[in-house]
Amino acid sequence: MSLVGSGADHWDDEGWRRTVTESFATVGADGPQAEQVAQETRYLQADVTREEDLRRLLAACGGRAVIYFALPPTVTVRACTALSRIGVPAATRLVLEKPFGTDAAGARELNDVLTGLVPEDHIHRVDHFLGMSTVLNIIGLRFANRIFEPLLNATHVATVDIVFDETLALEDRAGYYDGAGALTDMIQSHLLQVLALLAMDAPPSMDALEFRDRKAQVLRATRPWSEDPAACSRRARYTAGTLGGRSVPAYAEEKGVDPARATETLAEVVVAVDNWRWAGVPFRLRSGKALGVGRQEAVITFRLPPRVPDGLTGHERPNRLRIGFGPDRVALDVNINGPDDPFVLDPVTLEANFGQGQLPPYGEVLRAALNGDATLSVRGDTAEQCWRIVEPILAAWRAGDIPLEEYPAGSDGPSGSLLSQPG
Ligand SMILES: O=P(O)(O)OC[C@H]1O[C@@H](O)[C@H](O)[C@@H](O)[C@@H]1O
Repeated sequence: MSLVGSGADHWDDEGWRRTVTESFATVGADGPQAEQVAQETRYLQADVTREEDLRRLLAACGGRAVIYFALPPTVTVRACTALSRIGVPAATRLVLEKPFGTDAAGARELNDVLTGLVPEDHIHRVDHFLGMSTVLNIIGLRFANRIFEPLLNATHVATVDIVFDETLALEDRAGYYDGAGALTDMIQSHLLQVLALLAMDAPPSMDALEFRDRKAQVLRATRPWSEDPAACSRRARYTAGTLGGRSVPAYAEEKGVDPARATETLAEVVVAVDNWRWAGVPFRLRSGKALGVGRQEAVITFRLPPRVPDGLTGHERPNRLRIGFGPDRVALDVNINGPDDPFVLDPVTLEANFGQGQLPPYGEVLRAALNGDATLSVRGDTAEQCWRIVEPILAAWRAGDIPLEEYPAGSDGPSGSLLSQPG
């Protein structure tokens, strides 16, 4: 395997090799193969939107290139359009990062360009959440156990919450984030992928076609909870505050932010999965930045038992299955009789904690791309569906129909919530 770097900037080979070696070291890749790749890597300065530059690059890569577009989406589209004019060898694989387009129509256009170049299963739309061991645990937990899957439907489940609250603030990412916001950055992409894993039907195998078909099916059934976006979405942005002992400026004051854009740093959206299994169960998705507490988990809250025998008293909370995305954890809240009065109930949590996966999430999805396995990549139709789901909400937000609330950095977010309480 060889690595060819390319970009508009100038790098001499020595500086480039040093950077690659250092990057490998940060992820602990120091075996002989990594060493060889770092020693032999080359860098070609190129404008990847120009055909002659692309020809040079393709020649340097040989016939089985895996091209990773670490570029802003608009530049990726121009590079792919230029590539489609000159064609690529049949074995080429394309790897792209989100956002895939900026709406359903844009995603469709991008998909048309990409599938004009290579077949769909040679396109790897990277969503690193699909490489998180904890997110992938959902599949084993659901489909390799007798006890959960029969209960995962509207008869037994009251609500599903998918939450990714971060303590990180903007962290100098205005160039990308200010044009995206929490809804596009997290919900349209990562959290809808998690929803698909939680709500999809069991695939007969983990084959890319079967697995991605089941995800696509459930996303096609997903829509905003209400036709009125105000009834099923909230947006907010952080103001100045203190986080982990350091002062955080208001989002609007961060370097590179255009305050007139009204970009949200926290988004909450309720969606319905409109099929027999999930009809009537709200799926509540939330993600926010600069919050006081990082809470990153999916919580399935079950309905209460139909009847608890008279004489059993005390704390009675719904059963909850929690799948933590960091720290990695699966927990089940149950009520038992407890150690004291045998007829007074006690809440207990059955819990399993895991170590990290063998590779970091990006490593997992990249390994799949290099091995030519599309299972963990977002299929083109799915990317379009994810835009279709959030579009009415995005439109209402852009039109200013829903107020942009505020919360101080370091707080729990704006008061009240569309989500159930953590419990
Ligand atoms: O916790 P992780 O793996 O970095 O994932 C969260 C990040 O995911 C990225 O895709 C988002 O752009 C970031 O805004 C977010 O912070």
